[in-house]
Amino acid sequence: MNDTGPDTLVFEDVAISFEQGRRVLDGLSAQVSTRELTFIAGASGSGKSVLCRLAVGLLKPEAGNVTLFGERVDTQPERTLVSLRRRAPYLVQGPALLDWRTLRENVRLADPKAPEEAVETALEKVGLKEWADRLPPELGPGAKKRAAIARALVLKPRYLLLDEPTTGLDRRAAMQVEAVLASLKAQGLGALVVSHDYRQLREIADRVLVVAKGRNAYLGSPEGFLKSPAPELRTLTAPFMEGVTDG
Ligand SMILES: Nc1ncnc2c1ncn2[C@@H]1O[C@H](COP(=O)(O)OP(=O)(O)OP(=O)(O)O)[C@@H](O)[C@H]1O
Repeated sequence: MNDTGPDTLVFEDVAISFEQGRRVLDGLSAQVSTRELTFIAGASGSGKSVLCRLAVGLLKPEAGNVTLFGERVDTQPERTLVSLRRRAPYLVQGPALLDWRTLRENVRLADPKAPEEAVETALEKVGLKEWADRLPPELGPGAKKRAAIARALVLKPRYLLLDEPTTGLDRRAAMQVEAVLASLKAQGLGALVVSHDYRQLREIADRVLVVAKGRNAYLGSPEGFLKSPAPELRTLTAPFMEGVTDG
């Protein structure tokens, strides 16, 4: 089925369950490009975050394969997974910055050996260069989120995984995060983004993967998704349909 080339993330027949044996993922297959922005949509509890954790070996599937950059993830030992996670950092919802350290120091924590220039470049890429000497409590939630992205960028990653990067942000802050993701994508750095933000999905996603009933219910363009979403997402996507054209 799959091209497991160096710029791909591939899930093949992946299954995983937790307590009470409920299968969260049940034979999900999908292939995405690590140079694109792929949004994962799906009802709450459908397994979107689980998919991210499987992608970087934080969880192991009970069945199936996961391949990132052409490397099998599910069979890799922890010691090499650490290096894989530097190439594909997974940013969880909270920005987890140290409040008593400046932004520059927070970013440096990701890689204490990184040259000063790499730290400055990372902050510049997220529009926070002028804020390098400030402390996190001085920043709004959107800037904190961008700082967390800068901390990942200092690792010089090849792919990013972001769990709900704009949840809780106002529109302006969400659009700033969105601009950062679009600009990183233009520089060849794609991301897997778990999101309930369908406005943002419509603006910047290259592809949308819908997880429903443990499977890949849709993988395609954002327009196609918004035109015929999974039934359980219909009321959520309806407000964003305006202007979505056929063809
Ligand atoms: N470590 C775990 N132990 C037990 N159950 C888990 C674990 N991780 C996930 N689950 C369960 O798996 C299901 C999917 O979780 P996941 O966090 O991937 O959902 P999600 O689609 O990201 O949801 P949301 O949109 O609400 O964040 C949930 O029912 C959750 O309770």
